[in-house]
Amino acid sequence: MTDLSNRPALSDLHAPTQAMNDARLNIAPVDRASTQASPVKLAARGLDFHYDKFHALKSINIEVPEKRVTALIGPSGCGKSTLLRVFNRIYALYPKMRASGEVLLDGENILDAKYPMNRLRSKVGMVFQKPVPFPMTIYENVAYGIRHHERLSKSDMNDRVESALRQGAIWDEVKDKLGQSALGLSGGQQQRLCIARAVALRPDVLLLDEPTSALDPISTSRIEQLIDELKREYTIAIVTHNMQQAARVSDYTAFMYLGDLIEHGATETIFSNPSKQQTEDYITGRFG
Ligand SMILES: Nc1ncnc2c1ncn2[C@@H]1O[C@H](COP(=O)(O)OP(=O)(O)OP(=O)(O)O)[C@@H](O)[C@H]1O
Repeated sequence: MTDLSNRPALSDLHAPTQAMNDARLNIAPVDRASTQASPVKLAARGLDFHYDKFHALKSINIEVPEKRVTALIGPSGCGKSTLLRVFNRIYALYPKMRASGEVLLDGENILDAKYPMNRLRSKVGMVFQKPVPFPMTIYENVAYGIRHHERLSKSDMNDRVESALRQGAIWDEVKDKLGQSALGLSGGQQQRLCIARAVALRPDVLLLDEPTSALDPISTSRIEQLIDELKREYTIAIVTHNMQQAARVSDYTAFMYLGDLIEHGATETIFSNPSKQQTEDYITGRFG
């Protein structure tokens, strides 16, 4: 098991290189506290994944620290979304897809058929690239999932819906129209509603698959701020194509290429001093 406390500290990095990278990527200074050692929440060990005969993930080993943001980056088709989907076993819905190895959530292997799907769904929430609100009211979008897992009184449900919408940073915009259809919200609002819907189940882990790629810059910035707030309570893994976004929002970054995990470490290290040439070529835009 990697000891995250051994990661290089910011002070160990070559300062001019860091500053140059920050300037080039236009990123905010990294919060030192965010890369202090944190327990491992989720880990893949020797994880392989096949779409029928296609070997999409090759012996992946990765640790996702608790209450931190881990970004998965890499060129199109490298396996980022596949890895995210294995983290909540969505693939199990489809025939001819199989995973082997282990994915440990709090030390328990979620790939084990005996691991209850209900428990997994309540512990691991997922938000997709395109916001997909249910065709129901804003209130029901949040309450619907909660009802599947818990029986709450009307007033407890109201409180839970409000708190989820506040966590999704959308409460102020919708509090006077909770009974209206969620389909009338803007794309950015719909995505924040989807985040609220995911956090309403009080998961431990949030998986975000390119959550801002369909959004305008202002909505993107709101969601990035939201991610920064949510990591106080949740362990977050995010797939993104946007290097600036990975650098801005994540504490750890994993670079993938053709189904392999090439390099994984503190975001400031990956962006300023990667150890693999392929990582450097990718983050500097030489390929991908
Ligand atoms: N349902 C599927 N059936 C067969 N192959 C698939 C399926 N989904 C993905 N793949 C293949 O698995 C590989 C990894 O796909 P994945 O979507 O995980 O990549 P990605 O890194 O997320 O790409 P992108 O950045 O373009 O979304 C690709 O070669 C893709 O063609």
